[in-house]
Amino acid sequence: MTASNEAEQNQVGTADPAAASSEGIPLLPQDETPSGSTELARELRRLRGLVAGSVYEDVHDAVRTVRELADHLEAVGKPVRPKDYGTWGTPEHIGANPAIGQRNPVSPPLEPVVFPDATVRADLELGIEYQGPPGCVHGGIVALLFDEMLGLANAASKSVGMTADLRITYSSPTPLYAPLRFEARQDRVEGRKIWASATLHAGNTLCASAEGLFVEPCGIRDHERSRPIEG
Ligand SMILES: CCCCCCCCCCCCCCCC(=O)SCCNC(=O)CCNC(=O)[C@H](O)C(C)(C)COP(=O)(O)OP(=O)(O)OC[C@H]1O[C@@H](n2cnc3c(N)ncnc32)[C@H](O)[C@@H]1OP(=O)(O)O
Repeated sequence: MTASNEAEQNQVGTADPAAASSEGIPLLPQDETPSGSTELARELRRLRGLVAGSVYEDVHDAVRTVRELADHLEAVGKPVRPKDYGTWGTPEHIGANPAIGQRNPVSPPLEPVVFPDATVRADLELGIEYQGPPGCVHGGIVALLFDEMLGLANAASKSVGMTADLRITYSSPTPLYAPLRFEARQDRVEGRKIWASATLHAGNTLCASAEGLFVEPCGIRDHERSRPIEG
């Protein structure tokens, strides 16, 4: 086995995308939460990859440890319920998001950057916990990430919209453990209707493309549209 094959074999879970995007301006705040929740989610992402991506002889000790941890967090945490979410883009809203949420171990997380023309880009690698076909990213995960990227492209253009129609063309399998690049942009706005489109590439290969229609919810206040995303 070559050194690079060995590294590939030993790779478990999704790579930390922290250093992925070296261009553009981060669209979301990068701050660690003072409470340590961001770090906790990062360690749980590692665990998620290890559990989904390895087989073990005996993990009963680990089960007890994790159960104690869950009992502890349940006892000391203050649940954030959806009804508490006052506005779009607040830390409470974004932190639990399954695609970009820094507090959510399910999220890769995407770390989008925005360019002067309001194009939004995210570079990442996805590990085995996102597998659909053998060695490939699950199509539903691709759809989730497209939906988020389109929503972020709208946010970068100061719009907020609910997904009304999302069309995805899967052109080529999306490989696991390969550098992936999402790019999204808002195409046009007519009244409350917003159109946005996006692509997903692995290297030079187009894996999938997406087109979405978003509808601005009635009653979004004007100041919400141009408010920066807080967390
Ligand atoms: C910048 C500040 C901070 C921002 C911070 C950002 C946070 C960071 C980003 C987070 C990003 C999250 C990205 C995830 C986004 C989701 O996950 S959204 C969840 C999934 N989507 C849903 O649950 C939507 C469910 N559907 C609905 O709620 C309603 O059907 C809708 C979409 C709001 C539309 O309802 P409505 O407001 O009553 O609108 P309605 O009058 O029926 O239609 C308006 C127009 O849209 C058309 N339309 C409506 N639906 C459709 C459709 N399916 N197909 C075609 N046309 C349609 C109508 O024909 C009508 O057209 P016109 O007659 O005006 O030409």
